[in-house]
Amino acid sequence: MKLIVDANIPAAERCFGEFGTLTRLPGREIGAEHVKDADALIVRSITQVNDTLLGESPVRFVGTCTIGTDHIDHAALARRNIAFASAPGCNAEAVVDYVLSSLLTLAERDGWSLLARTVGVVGAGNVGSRLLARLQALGVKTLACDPPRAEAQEKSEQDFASLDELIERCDVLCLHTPLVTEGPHATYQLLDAQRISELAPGTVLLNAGRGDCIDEMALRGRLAGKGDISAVLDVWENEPGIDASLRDLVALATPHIAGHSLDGKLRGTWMIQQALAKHCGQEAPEAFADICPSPALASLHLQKTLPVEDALRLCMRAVYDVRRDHDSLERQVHQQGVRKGFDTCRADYPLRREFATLTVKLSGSAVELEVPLKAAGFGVQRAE
Ligand SMILES: NC(=O)C1=CN([C@@H]2O[C@H](COP(=O)(O)OP(=O)(O)OC[C@H]3O[C@@H](n4cnc5c(N)ncnc54)[C@H](O)[C@@H]3O)[C@@H](O)[C@H]2O)C=CC1
Ligand SMILES: O=C(O)C(=O)[C@H](O)COP(=O)(O)O
Repeated sequence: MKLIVDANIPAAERCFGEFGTLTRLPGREIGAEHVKDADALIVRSITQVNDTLLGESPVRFVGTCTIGTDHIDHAALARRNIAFASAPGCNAEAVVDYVLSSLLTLAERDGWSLLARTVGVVGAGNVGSRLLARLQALGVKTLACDPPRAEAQEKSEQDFASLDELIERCDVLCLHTPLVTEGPHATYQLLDAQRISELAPGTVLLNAGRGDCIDEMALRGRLAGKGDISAVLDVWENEPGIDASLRDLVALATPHIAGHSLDGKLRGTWMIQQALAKHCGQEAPEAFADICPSPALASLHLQKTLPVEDALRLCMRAVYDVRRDHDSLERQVHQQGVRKGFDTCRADYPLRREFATLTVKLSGSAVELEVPLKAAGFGVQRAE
């Protein structure tokens, strides 16, 4: 079997080598000429998989090691009877780490408390529901908007509100919707000019879903004009050729890396390995724990208490600090220009682990931090 595999997929040789010969290529460069004699195509989110790419190729399996699938032309795959698999939820924990890191960083910078804010989550799927769970466990007031789930009247402990209600009542609005361009729940420019104008002064707007879910021109207008809201953007219209003037106005600007923990990427690779094995009628290969290495920093010890948000920031920054990604994008864009800078940050992304890989050992007065640290997603132990 000949497999074309995105060069940014970790552990690809280990996970897909047993199925045949791998050709590794940068995702944005995979073209019809590469796929024309391939049997399987394994991508991440930056390869548009459609009739133009597939041409006359004999490809029988397409896998994307990502949550989002808006780069896949599902109708084209169905017409060609090509099996397809994605990796739902693979990097959801990493995105939640990103959101907490961003909000706690802005809170410190601008002098407010996350625990005293009301956070609205738009899109309560794998990412949004995990974010809601962590925020609620921390005692943060939350509201959730997810019309497809609300309409399905799922048995859920979560009450849903309308987007307009979230805009009216929340201090922080986090977007975790897929890009959907058609239908009653389309998310294309879900935050349009009207809604952006309705955000109350002081609102923090964070987008880690897809760039096209926000009208960027309207957002840029609000940030450059009144300048009375803050934005955290991980996803952008026209990546990698993002709007440089918008980037300059955004409080935290990162190059679509919210989900880029090693754990999240490896989970994506592993899920597609499982799907390919099933497609080929083979036994499920190794367990995820076998391919995921132990972290360099496994534990730290707190022996005196701290204000809760300071303790969260201390532990969070031991594992992941969003300011590194913001600074790296700023530096690379200045050195190499927008397109190249954006993709260099992503290709050279440093090793990042998830909060759950760190166990915080507590003794003395620090034991009172057990609940919030667990709520934020860290492992917690009482130290002897
Ligand atoms: N920035 C990054 O690195 C990453 C971005 N993503 C993006 O985040 C999206 C969400 O991820 P998951 O939660 O795992 O997906 P999911 O499919 O589990 O959940 C998406 C949720 O959005 C809801 N939804 C759909 N239309 C909506 C609308 N109009 N208004 C409000 N809610 C709506 C759905 O009902 C669903 O519950 C992905 O589709 C992907 O585009 C995912 C992973 C990493
Ligand atoms: O899983 C998704 O959906 C994402 O957005 C990915 O985290 C994006 O990863 P890359 O495709 O940009 O490597």
